[in-house]
Amino acid sequence: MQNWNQLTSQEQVSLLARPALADNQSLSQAVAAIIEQVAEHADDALIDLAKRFDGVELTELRLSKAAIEQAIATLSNERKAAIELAYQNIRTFHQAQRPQDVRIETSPGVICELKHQAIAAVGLYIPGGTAPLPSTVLMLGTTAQVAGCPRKVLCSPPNKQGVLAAEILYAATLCDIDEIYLCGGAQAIAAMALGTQSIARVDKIFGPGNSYVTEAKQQVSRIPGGPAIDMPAGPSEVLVIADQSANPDFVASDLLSQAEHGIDSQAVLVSDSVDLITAVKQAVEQQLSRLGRAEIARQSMQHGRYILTQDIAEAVEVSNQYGPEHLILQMNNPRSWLDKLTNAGSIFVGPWSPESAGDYASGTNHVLPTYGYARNTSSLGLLDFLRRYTVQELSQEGLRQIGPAIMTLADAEGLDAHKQAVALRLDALK
Ligand SMILES: NC(=O)c1ccc[n+]([C@@H]2O[C@H](COP(=O)([O-])OP(=O)(O)OC[C@H]3O[C@@H](n4cnc5c(N)ncnc54)[C@H](O)[C@@H]3O)[C@@H](O)[C@H]2O)c1
Ligand SMILES: N[C@H](CO)Cc1c[nH]c[nH+]1
Ligand SMILES: [Zn+2]
Repeated sequence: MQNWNQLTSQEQVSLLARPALADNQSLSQAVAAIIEQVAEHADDALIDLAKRFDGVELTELRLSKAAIEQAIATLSNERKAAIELAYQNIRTFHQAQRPQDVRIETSPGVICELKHQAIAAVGLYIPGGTAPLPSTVLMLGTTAQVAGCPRKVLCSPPNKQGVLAAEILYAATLCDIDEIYLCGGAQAIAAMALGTQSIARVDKIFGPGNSYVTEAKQQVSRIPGGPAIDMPAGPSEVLVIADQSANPDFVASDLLSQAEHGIDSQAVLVSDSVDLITAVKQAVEQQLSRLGRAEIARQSMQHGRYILTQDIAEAVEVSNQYGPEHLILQMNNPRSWLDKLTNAGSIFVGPWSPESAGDYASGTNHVLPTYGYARNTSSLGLLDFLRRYTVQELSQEGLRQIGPAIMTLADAEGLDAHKQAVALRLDALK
């Protein structure tokens, strides 16, 4: 346990540092080499890299309709019903986010419009290295479907049998996704960005992933004319603010539910109560032993943090400095603190709002900014799947109204052709 007030500001910064990722330079070189391999050898590279990283010999990259149907037939009704419930809630929340178009007359005869259109081709990356994530299919696929994106491409690494989990395929089917490729890691991002014989390129790439995936997204977004990306969504993280009134078992379960994602996940507890921190530490130990992924969670908890503050106001400052992907509030009157919390991807209010609710089924999106990017990056939503553009139409009266000002401004900038484009028209109106 670290007492926040006894640390220098430098020590406070170090305490809130994210776990070190693989050496940045070697990571970026490895990813650049994979992107180059895909650029040169296209499908052959994808098949080769699937063998190297996923341990499978693929003959086809695209899953056939028959293979998808065959896999879905093995799924229990209970799993299908759970996926459907989550799908409906995500749909409801994202449908409510549809933005308003704007049409306004800014000067007499000058009409300006703001319109929204679904992005034509979107690439959805579904992580699958350590655990297949059908919930991520729902988060990305439902949102793309609600936005009305005409082409939706799904890439995910094949399992050892050379297929994808039936749950992933069922979720994809609900979201009207039938272009599904057995392709993971940086090579999947490169394929969706550059195009190969099997996978036509897309306009924007979405989805979380490990450090290779995240680095690849950043690299392809810098290719001139390359795809846009959603955000750098890396290893999961959670910060819990809790006071003496919190249930230590609840708090421990929220910390562990992020820790079990991967050894580079981070779980942070900030509290003004020594007793609560002590009880949570004990609960973490007890619960760890019951987890299927105990070893991963244990390693991740090694860079977990237990931070003691003098009061909840100071805990809020710590959270704002850290900028967590998920922020859980388990203290008295949690709602009263909402306006003071400036930098969190998604906030879970009160004891009955576990992080798992947002991960799976409440309706909010679980693709969220990590590494502190919450301070300037939004959680994923419908707007990310839409492009915004403007339309304008000036009548003769409109051009007469604003033409002189345009000509004066063009003069000021020394751009004669701009001035002429107005002057010619105004002359024609005389
Ligand atoms: N922030 C979010 O919204 C969010 C949501 C869900 C999951 N996540 C995170 O996504 C991540 C998923 O990671 P994952 O590994 O399970 O799956 P993944 O699909 O992201 O990565 C697996 C792929 O990584 C590639 N790879 C593995 N080792 C490699 C190496 N040495 N060199 C080059 N490529 C290599 C392989 O191609 C493999 O198929 C986790 O960190 C999890 O916390 C984040
Ligand atoms: N917590 C993850 C986002 O950081 C999302 C997820 C998927 N499945 C379970 N959890
Ligand atoms: Zn999770």
